[in-house]
Amino acid sequence: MSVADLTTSPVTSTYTKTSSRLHSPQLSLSPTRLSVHFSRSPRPNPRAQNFKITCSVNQVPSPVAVQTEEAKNKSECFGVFCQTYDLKAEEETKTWKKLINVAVSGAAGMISNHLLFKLASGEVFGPDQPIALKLLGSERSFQALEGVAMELEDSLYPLLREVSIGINPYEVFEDVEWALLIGAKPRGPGMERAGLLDINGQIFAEQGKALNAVASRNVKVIVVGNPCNTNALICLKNAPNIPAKNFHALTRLDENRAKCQLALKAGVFYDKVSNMTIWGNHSTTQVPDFLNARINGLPVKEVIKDHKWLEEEFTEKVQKRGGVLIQKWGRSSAASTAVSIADAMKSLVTPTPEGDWFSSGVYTNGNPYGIAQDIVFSMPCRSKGDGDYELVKDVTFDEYLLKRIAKSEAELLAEKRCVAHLTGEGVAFCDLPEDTMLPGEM
Ligand SMILES: NC(=O)C1=CN([C@@H]2O[C@H](COP(=O)(O)OP(=O)(O)OC[C@H]3O[C@@H](n4cnc5c(N)ncnc54)[C@H](OP(=O)(O)O)[C@@H]3O)[C@@H](O)[C@H]2O)C=CC1
Ligand SMILES: O=C([O-])CC(=O)C(=O)O
Repeated sequence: MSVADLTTSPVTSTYTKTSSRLHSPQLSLSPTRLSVHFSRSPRPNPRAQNFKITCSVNQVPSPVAVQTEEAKNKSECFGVFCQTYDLKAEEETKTWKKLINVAVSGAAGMISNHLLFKLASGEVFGPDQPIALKLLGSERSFQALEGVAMELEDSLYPLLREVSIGINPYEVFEDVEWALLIGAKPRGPGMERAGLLDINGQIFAEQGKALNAVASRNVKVIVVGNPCNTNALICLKNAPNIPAKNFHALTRLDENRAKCQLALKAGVFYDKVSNMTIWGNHSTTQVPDFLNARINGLPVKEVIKDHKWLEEEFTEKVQKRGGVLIQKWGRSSAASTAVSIADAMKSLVTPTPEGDWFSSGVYTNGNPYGIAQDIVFSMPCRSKGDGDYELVKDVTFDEYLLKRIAKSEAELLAEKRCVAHLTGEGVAFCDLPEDTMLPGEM
């Protein structure tokens, strides 16, 4: 059956994809108006392959996403995103790149509410990169997830070609090239950190297994949900078929916060601050490195002479920025976290400017700094823009820096012992340092 045949049975007909282009010289309405486009997705879209068009020729067909229990478990295309399309058929889209699949967990949460719209706008991947957003929620959040998808529909982003929602990571993560793992249980009053590690660790163990089973073999994973370093470790340990190097714990927000504080103190705008490393855990033991950072190309210590401020106030300000913000705002950083996730992604898909670097929590095996193997630790990275990165070698250390790094390292090693049952390394033993805290917990 061809599109032209639709004109002969305009009221109800079953349409099956037979061609990769629309040809409709006899058609009384334009293909755009008809809104039937062909998907170039490598996987068939079940709705696009064989759905019922129950409209007259003057109406836009709408295969409405009616969510049944079965659908919820399946990761279904949502609303207008169930329409098929053919990028090659349109003049302005035919030079676009191949669609990429981006999964986001905790997609109905506060951070995602900012991030999804940044991704859909093209800010991260560029103006010729169409994307599919695959939103992972839960029974608890499913309605909210539909609300998020509705807002994405209403935003009419040209680059956003597909949106699907689901609660099963094995469905949602299928073929994804990026997985942004944001969803995690917040630490409630009176909850032990060991309890938080266990509850969230289970989420990340399951998601690691799902990525291992169904994601692209070169998927890039950014873990945001806290405690993000150890969650990232759990995730990568449960995904042995994906390179450990592909897993990141988000410390870019800390880097951005540190740049801002240095700029403020030096009386310059923050674009003058470069080479900012955050070492260690995304916690209050993190180490914002003012020894190697630069302001206007000069070592920070040459520009900011108040070294006591650097060692005490600056360091603590960055470590506890999240908590101060919660006190003011009443909720944890969401917009700036979303910005920092976009920054972290951009840093992997665009070449790092000459001489500069960025921070990310990455797997320590083979690191040149003598940091313990087999943990996820924030370190300085450079990228050629191909999604991969290398650790920066030309950094210097002094006694202060090494001592602080060792403290964060000890904390992460303790967290690792505490989740041994989730990384396949035996029986867990929790001896977490007393002062182990998330940035938002102070
Ligand atoms: N690394 C970093 O720099 C930062 C990390 N964070 C962390 O990011 C995470 C998300 O933050 P944010 O978006 O503000 O949080 P929200 O509370 O708005 O959303 C979190 C999502 O987590 C999911 N979730 C998973 N398990 C549970 C559970 N047991 N109880 C409740 N919700 C659960 C929920 O989605 P669903 O029901 O769909 O699973 C929820 O929508 C948090 O862990 C936070 O600490 C925050 C700021 C900075
Ligand atoms: O502690 C939290 O949940 C929030 C957080 O990570 C931050 O603000 O850096």
